[in-house]
Amino acid sequence: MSNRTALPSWQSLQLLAKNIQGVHLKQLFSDDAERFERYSIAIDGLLFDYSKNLITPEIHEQLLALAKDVNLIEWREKMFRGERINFTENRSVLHTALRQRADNPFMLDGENINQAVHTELKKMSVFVEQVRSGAWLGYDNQAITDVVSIGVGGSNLGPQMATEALKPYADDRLNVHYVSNADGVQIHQVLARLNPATTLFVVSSKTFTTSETMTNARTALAWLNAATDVEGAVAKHFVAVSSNLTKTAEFGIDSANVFAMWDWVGGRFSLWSAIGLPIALYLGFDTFTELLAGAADADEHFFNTELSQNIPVIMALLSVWNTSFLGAKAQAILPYDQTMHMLPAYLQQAEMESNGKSVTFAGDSVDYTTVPLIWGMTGINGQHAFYQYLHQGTTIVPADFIGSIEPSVAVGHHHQVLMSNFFAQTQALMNGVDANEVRAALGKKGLSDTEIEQLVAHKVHQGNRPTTSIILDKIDARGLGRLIAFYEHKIFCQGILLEICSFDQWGVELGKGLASNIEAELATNNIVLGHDSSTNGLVNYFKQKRTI
Ligand SMILES: O=P(O)(O)OC[C@H]1O[C@](O)(CO)[C@@H](O)[C@@H]1O
Repeated sequence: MSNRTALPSWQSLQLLAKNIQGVHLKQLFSDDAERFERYSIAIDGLLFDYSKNLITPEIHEQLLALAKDVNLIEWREKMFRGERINFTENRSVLHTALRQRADNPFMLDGENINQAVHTELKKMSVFVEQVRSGAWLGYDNQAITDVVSIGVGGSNLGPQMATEALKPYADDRLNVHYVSNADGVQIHQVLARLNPATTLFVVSSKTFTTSETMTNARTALAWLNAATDVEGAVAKHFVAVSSNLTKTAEFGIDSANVFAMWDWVGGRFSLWSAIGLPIALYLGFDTFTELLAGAADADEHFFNTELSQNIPVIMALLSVWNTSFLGAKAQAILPYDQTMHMLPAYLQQAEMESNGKSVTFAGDSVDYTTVPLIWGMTGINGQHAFYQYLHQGTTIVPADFIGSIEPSVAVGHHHQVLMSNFFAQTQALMNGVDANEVRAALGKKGLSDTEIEQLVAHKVHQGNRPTTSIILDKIDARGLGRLIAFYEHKIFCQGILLEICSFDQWGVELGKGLASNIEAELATNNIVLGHDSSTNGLVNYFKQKRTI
């Protein structure tokens, strides 16, 4: 028995999970007229409704008891104080420090990191203004028109997701493009449309050693060098965001053009740092500041709200309830907003790279399921793709529905169409349709009894599928900042509840190391024999058939 499963609250929840089998959400709603009020939280700018989850007052109470039993509040304080809670990498976890106000000194290892953060923000704002105003000139004295952000994982997903989400607020000063994949087709397609004299590259890599990013950065450098031999061109067209000044210097980037990253910010939590530079270049520094302010609102809520009203705490408890106790294997993220189309991919990395693990703090194997597979797509499009599976598949997939009161861009009655689907889907997933309702509906259409009985089983929807609804006032910079920071805190709480070290990613390192060995093997045509027979076979097949 692990630390977690031995807890009294864990054991009570196991029992409650057994007892809730066969209970229908529809019943819980008809038994309690106050259910929505009881299980929803409204704060400035956002409503969080978790009443369509399979919980009762007793389950709710035991979930909160679990949060207490695992000392969630103490862990929250430890994180905030800068204790090295990322203990496998011996690092503090202080992405919250990136969005604190300037007048809040915070000492870490003898350094006022608040001051360091604000010095960097100032440097970013000056640079953003220079580029956006046209004062920053390229090698032949033309202003910059296009920014190409090169990075991968946490150095790409956050900025690209936010750029997409906030596109309706962009002016036409600059275009921004993202290149993340080592597949050359991506950078080829981006560069084919650009003019080297007016293009600025932002190379974002905390380590400045990530193979995909360095491969793309070298291709970008060669493209620039092929266009000009003007001395000092690189300094005018390349900036970096990194904590590795040695590597940025080796690459040839002027140290004045390097924006800092710190080891106490994890890649997947870094969009608030200079990793967010492409967002600021595209949308202006004021919008970036609003994004930070939204995240600071969420921090304030997370750090100062009692557990029962604390949105990220409840989000984490629901995830643990649905996954570790009720057996859900997946979690859908369904934004009803086209601009949020990258949110599922962003949250995939944030949650799965953080908590997709199977040992406890002490390194023992867990005896419970940790986090679900995160996937999703924007509504309404997903409705015409995989919702069939959500409604009638054999696996129950809890889903987060995310929408807004006001659309980012108002076009006719589109927003009503969109949001009516949002509400209808959560209702349908909860209620379902039973056999009697199907019979009655088909009877009204005039079908014979035989025809009806042939169809009934196919048209029954069991319902009882849990959903959580998050409605923002608007998907603007402040709202997005709040939403993302809530998910970040949810992930932290999940890690503590499940006794998972959320801030390392050793599972990603293994493949990286192997790929670099195989890359060296692909550089020659020699037959490879050193791997297992499948890997040898695949590598040799590739080498024998390639023509370039
Ligand atoms: O910023 P870097 O050092 O290039 O790393 C990129 C990404 O690679 C990972 O280590 C693994 O995907 C992420 O955690 C990180 O965000």
